[in-house]
Amino acid sequence: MDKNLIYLLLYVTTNEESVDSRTIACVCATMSRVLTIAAAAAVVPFTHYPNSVLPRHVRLSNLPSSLTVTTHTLTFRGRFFSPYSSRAVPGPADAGLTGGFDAIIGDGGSMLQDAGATALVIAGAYALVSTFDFLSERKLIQQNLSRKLVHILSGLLFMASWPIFSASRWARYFASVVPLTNCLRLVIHGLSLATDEGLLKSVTREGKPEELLRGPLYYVLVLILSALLFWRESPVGVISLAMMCGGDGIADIVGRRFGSIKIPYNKQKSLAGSLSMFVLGFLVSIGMLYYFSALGYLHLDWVSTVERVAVVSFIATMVESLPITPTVDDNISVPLVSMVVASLAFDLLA
Ligand SMILES: C/C(=C\COP(=O)(O)O)CCC[C@H](C)CCC[C@H](C)CCCC(C)C
Ligand SMILES: Nc1ccn([C@@H]2O[C@H](COP(=O)(O)OP(=O)(O)O)[C@@H](O)[C@H]2O)c(=O)n1
Repeated sequence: MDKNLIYLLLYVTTNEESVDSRTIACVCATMSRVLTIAAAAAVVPFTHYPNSVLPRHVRLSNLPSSLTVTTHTLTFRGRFFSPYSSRAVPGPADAGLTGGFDAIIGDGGSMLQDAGATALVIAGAYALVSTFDFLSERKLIQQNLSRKLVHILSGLLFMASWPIFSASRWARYFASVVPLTNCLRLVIHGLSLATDEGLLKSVTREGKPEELLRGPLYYVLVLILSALLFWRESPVGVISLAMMCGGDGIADIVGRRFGSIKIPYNKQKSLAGSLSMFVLGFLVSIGMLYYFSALGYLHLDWVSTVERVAVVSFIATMVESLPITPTVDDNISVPLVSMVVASLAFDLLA
């Protein structure tokens, strides 16, 4: 483990009040490593899932015409196997490959659509945080409940916004700008380079700026990774975010209120919290998978999908119930374990 990471962990675990230049340097160094990983993940769609960069409308002829996103310069002919379908998905008869330079950048219409969608979702993120700041500021909602509702809603609404982006291969990068913007916001305010009381009130436990550099920062980094690595092409990212946002979020809310029976190996957590995480994580995963299937992005065999999601939910719940160590936050462990298990279940064992 390199010295920057050690400095960062020392800073995070010791909760130093002041942030010195050494810490800033190591946070930047660590952030650069994380963003490098995200950049590396960005390459995957072009190497591992060439099909995933196909415009959606050419792969799913049954997509309702109102939902068909047409990129005039990019059409394909023939039959394609969606990565998550057991049957060939016939492309529309009139399709024909035009490709060429246009195939690389997509048409201006797609980029305009993606830029507009990005601006809209960024505004939505700001509105969400401001709304819960308003509610907690006026004591209409407890600060901890506010944080958890932001935790639950942010990622799920971000994921739900993915269909408004175009069918272009660049859409996932535009979408990733939303969590990236919030990542920068968290780092700037977490390092006390600027002050945003509303942000602190709606996403931290105690209102300390350095709290932004842990759970919330890991959370938005996972959103970036899921969008770049899996996007709406794969159930893996959908399930992982459903478990992090829906499952882990509800565990806190239910566990604090009804968690009288503690987990034998972790007295900080309760059976009620873990049970609620399993149930809601499962239901939100199935709900989001149905959402993307209904919009034509996924074709899933639902009997095996329900079984696989149940396995992912159970394992993610077990991981979440483990004592949080200063180095491994459950905003890291839950989604990453969900990604690994879901990838095994849907890709390798399919
Ligand atoms: C409170 C959050 C994480 C803390 O987790 P934990 O410590 O309770 O385990 C979530 C932080 C959310 C972030 C500040 C805003 C993220 C916005 C998102 C990228 C886009 C949402 C768009 C949608 C349309 C509202
Ligand atoms: N499985 C769980 C998870 C959380 N909880 C309750 O929720 C509180 C916060 O959980 P947590 O430390 O996982 O919170 P976050 O890290 O998710 O913000 C715990 O201290 C418990 O009171 C629970 O009872 N059972």
